[in-house]
Amino acid sequence: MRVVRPQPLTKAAFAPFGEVLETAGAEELVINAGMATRYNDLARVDVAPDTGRPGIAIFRAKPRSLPLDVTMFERHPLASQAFHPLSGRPWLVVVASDDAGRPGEIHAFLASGDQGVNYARSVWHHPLLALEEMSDFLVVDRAGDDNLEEFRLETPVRVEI
Ligand SMILES: NC(=O)N[C@@H](O)C(=O)O
Ligand code: NI
Repeated sequence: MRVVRPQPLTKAAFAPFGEVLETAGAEELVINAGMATRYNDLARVDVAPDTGRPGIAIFRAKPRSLPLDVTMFERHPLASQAFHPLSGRPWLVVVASDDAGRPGEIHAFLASGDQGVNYARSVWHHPLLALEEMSDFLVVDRAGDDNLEEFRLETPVRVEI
């Protein structure tokens, strides 16, 4: 069985798949008469504005444990999808390149409790993977139908530390 080991989530490593949502490295704007800092323009929300509109949700995810055997990937051809942890716990991000319309090379990232991600439109990813305990995530994606595409691998890939 193919094994994938999670790497730390960094902007550079995740760049082929979208953006990392974090204060580190962000443009800082002092706002509200100095009472707040805006970490600005972290990611591109892309929801096919001709027909779609952005939606905001909260996902409450049950925890998974490692090693995790992964078979399911999905992508949203009409929308980016952002997840940001609200519970302050680490979580797992599993993505894949596209190989002629199916998931290709698989990458796993261990996100800290202060890091979110924005999957760019049509990026293959595993559905949300919380770790340790039930965790809430703020989600920004496309309200309504986003033409979800799913793909089941013929053989599982094992994600393990
Ligand atoms: N169903 C749903 O919106 N979840 C997935 O898109 C996901 O990436 O978790
Ligand atoms: Ni998704």
